[in-house]
Amino acid sequence: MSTPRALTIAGSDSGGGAGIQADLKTFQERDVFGMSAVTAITAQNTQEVTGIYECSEEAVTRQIEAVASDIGIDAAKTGMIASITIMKAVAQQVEKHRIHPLVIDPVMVAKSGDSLLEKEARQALKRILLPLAHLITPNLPEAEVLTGKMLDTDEKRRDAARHIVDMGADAVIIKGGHVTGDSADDLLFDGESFHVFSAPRLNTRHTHGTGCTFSAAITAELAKGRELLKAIQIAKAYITEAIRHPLNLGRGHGPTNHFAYRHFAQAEELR
Ligand SMILES: Nc1ncnc2c1ncn2[C@@H]1O[C@H](COP(=O)(O)OP(=O)(O)O)[C@@H](O)[C@H]1O
Ligand SMILES: Cc1ncc(COP(=O)(O)OP(=O)(O)O)c(N)n1
Repeated sequence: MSTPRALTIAGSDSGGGAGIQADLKTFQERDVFGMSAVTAITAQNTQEVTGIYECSEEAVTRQIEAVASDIGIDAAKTGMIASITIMKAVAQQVEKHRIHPLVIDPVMVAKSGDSLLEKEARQALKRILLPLAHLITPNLPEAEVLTGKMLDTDEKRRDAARHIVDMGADAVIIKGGHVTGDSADDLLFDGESFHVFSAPRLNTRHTHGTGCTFSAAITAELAKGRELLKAIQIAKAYITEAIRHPLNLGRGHGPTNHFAYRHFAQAEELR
């Protein structure tokens, strides 16, 4: 079997818990060869983002060109995109190289509260990137921005999921990290039916990079050729172990533990 190859198009997190760093760690842990196209460099730790340095359109384009034209890409994901200019460059490359399947994590705001996507780019994302998505993975506030509605009930979240697929994504999973309750339930709509991926809600402040890690794990499994539902089931088990066994780093929202499953996983599919 050839080595599965995955590309992340995202921002760099100097703190190592989110962004490109989380994605590459996750790809590696899932036995997938990871490649990157950096869209922005952030100076960031578990408490705050102290600087954002956007890459040029040319820099982003050339990184994607370089890997697509030589190494090849079995699956890709996007994370922090920073601006409309970068978003357009990414969309152009995805179309040019027919990069598929593409997982879009519509990163808008970090857990520290700092904005990672220009306000005006949030609506452009619907038009430019969303229609290219095999799967889009908004958290609750991101799903509210995409639909322009408050999603405070399960019924409203189901309507929102239908609405997001109508906008052009093949499938959407509205993540449950920001929903209150005893379980962290992620709601998938694949254009035909709904599926809920459930795990106990873990009482921890160490959730920096959960979204990046989850979407990277899905991407890694898709790169292996797995079906979407199976890929999400494995990714959910992976992120749950990563949250369950924190590394206790930093004074704020610490990173998840990307190698937890190696030491602790009960879940058969993570082996
Ligand atoms: N406290 C928690 N306990 C268990 N799972 C969680 C917790 N917080 C987030 N998750 C899970 O982590 C994944 C990422 O979700 P979320 O935190 O909502 O994304 P984001 O980092 O984009 O805000 C989802 O599978 C979600 O259910
Ligand atoms: C560079 C960079 N990219 C993305 C994020 C957001 O990551 P996410 O997985 O949504 O987790 P939180 O940071 O919101 O906990 C980031 N912080 N930095």
